[in-house]
Amino acid sequence: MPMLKDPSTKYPSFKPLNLPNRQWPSKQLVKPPRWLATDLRDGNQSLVDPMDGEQKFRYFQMLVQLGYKEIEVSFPSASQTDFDFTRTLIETPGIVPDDVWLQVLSPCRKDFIKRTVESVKGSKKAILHLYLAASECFRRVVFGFTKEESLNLAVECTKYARSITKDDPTTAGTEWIFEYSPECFSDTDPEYIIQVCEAVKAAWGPTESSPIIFNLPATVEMSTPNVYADQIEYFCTHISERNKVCVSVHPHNDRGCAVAAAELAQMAGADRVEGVLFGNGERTGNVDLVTLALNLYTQGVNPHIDFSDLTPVINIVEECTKIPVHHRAPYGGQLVVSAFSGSHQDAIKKGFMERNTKSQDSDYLWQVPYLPLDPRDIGRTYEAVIRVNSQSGKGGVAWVILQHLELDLPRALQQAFSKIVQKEADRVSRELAPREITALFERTYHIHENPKFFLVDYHIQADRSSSPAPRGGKSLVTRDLKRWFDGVVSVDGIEHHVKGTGTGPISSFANSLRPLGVDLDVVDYKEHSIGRGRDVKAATYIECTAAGIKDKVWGVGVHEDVVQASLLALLSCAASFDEVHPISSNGSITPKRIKNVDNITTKLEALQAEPGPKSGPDAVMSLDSHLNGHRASVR
Ligand SMILES: CC(=O)SCCNC(=O)CCNC(=O)[C@H](O)C(C)(C)COP(=O)(O)OP(=O)(O)OC[C@H]1O[C@@H](n2cnc3c(N)ncnc32)[C@H](O)[C@@H]1OP(=O)(O)O
Ligand SMILES: CC(C)C(=O)C(=O)O
Repeated sequence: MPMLKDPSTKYPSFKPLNLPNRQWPSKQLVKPPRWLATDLRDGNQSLVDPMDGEQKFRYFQMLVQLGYKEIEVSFPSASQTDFDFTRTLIETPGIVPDDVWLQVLSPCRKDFIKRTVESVKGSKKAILHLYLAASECFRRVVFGFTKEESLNLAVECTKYARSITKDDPTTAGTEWIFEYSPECFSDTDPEYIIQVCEAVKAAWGPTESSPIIFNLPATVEMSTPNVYADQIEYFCTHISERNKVCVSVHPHNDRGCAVAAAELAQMAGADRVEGVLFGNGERTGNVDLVTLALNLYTQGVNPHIDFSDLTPVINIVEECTKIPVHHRAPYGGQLVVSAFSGSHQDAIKKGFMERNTKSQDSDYLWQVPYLPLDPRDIGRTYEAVIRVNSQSGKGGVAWVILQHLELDLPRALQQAFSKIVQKEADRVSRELAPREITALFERTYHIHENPKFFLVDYHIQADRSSSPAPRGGKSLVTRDLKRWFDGVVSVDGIEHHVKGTGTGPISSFANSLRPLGVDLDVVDYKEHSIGRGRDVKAATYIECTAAGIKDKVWGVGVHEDVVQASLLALLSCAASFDEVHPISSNGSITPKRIKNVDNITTKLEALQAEPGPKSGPDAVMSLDSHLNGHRASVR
């Protein structure tokens, strides 16, 4: 049968509770609830292969480490594995901390209750949890019970449980809490729920210091979360001796609203939440405890559960349940702190930049676009935040280069390289890993190896004759001196002695290359340092045009010596031009410019004939003054 045209003939809408004076909508969550982790019971009972004792043991230790103080460890009457596991916990010294409660579940059957109590004998703190369905549907379909029969069984089992626990002197070493779950609470007449719980409460006899837990499950989620919140508020305001009652919720996720239901239920008065890490559990699962805790955290409330290192938690959960955590699961999903799309990456990168410049204070309020949580708080690195595929833009690519090579690319270079990356991502039709992007960058800009040019040796001098020293001892740096470059450049393995002058080191080097047929004009220049202290390096970015060629290219140079970084950047440009417009060893791409070089060479030779500074402070400029020279020379 296809889907019905009128589904209301099969699926009547849920009749909400009439609660006109509800208070919960104006409440806020300002503290964490009492948490109960039922991974080893409700989570376990829904697995294809339930956990063995060893897996349960490992999982239990992780829950304790995370900070859970109430852990439902088993359904001991169901299987020997569960019974034995519970015994192992109790009998292994040092495994259950003194402040941790072991919770065990039993149906309302005396033989099962007896066995369940036996399983926790000797424990310091135990929560005995009984359940019995209360809804009309379950009473009719599953049990064939009237309301009264169902209530009577609940009371009878509670009295029996009491007689073999807190009323039994042989169990005096155990501190007992009793929990009762009217199963299918959210599908049950609320007045009847109150009736049953009042009767159970009277049978158990809670005190203010040892309250009874009424766990009110959305066994199957059937309505919008606001309806569940109304039901919880109704219970909280109608149950007597509220101070002797802990109201617990146990939302399932059939409609995908379990997290919202748990949060609204707390606003409605619930004190405690039962759930499972990453929401494993029957059908669509239990409420996800990771999401609940981190939702509180990102609202400034400490959940008292420590997810500082979420990855090992995910690993253990996946290994024990054989269910992978969805890549888009809130907080834990592998992809939830990653952005592939260009505009997201750009915004995230800007958010990080602002954060870096504004404050280093750890209490600086988190405001990074698209990231509700600082990935580092849950043990994730910023590296994984930005990932690159064909949907990515320059911001994302620049981020990867910054993170992995510490190169802060100028905007125009970002644009140029991003096109290359996009082409490559399109070509391979998949994400490019950071190491692929950095390799592509290093190859494109000849960072480690220039395929054609090699700077063998060089010497740059200031030409004092180009600007006479003013009287009155003005410093050399302020004089507008030309530089002359004299060096050896290898082209395709053949060494050439080159010379040139210019207004700075870059232009003098550029001019020296012209006789080799390399005629470059610098149109943009940027530089920055990498690292600090003794290991500091310089990164230089130069954009050039070549005479007769329309395209501009970027060159990148990285070196401990700031001047050499610039020279390498220029050779990086030269090699890029050569890749598109090969330069022959004796040919030229611009005969016109070669003429200029003749002039330069003539002038250089004339300069060399003059007695000029060959060494000493006048001859070798400081790095800073070299840089000043660069900047002055860049158009
Ligand atoms: C909402 C929840 O998650 S509740 C927890 C559910 N978890 C589990 O069921 C896991 C462990 N369960 C088991 O191992 C088994 O079902 C057992 C051991 C509890 C019972 O096994 P069996 O005796 O073979 O019964 P079976 O599983 O076939 O059916 C359940 C029986 O318990 C009854 N029952 C169901 N819930 C309850 C309850 N809360 N209290 C008393 N009896 C109940 C059913 O009516 C049915 O009785 P029937 O056989 O007279 O018709
Ligand atoms: C035993 C109860 C709490 C339960 O698991 C449910 O109703 O989902």
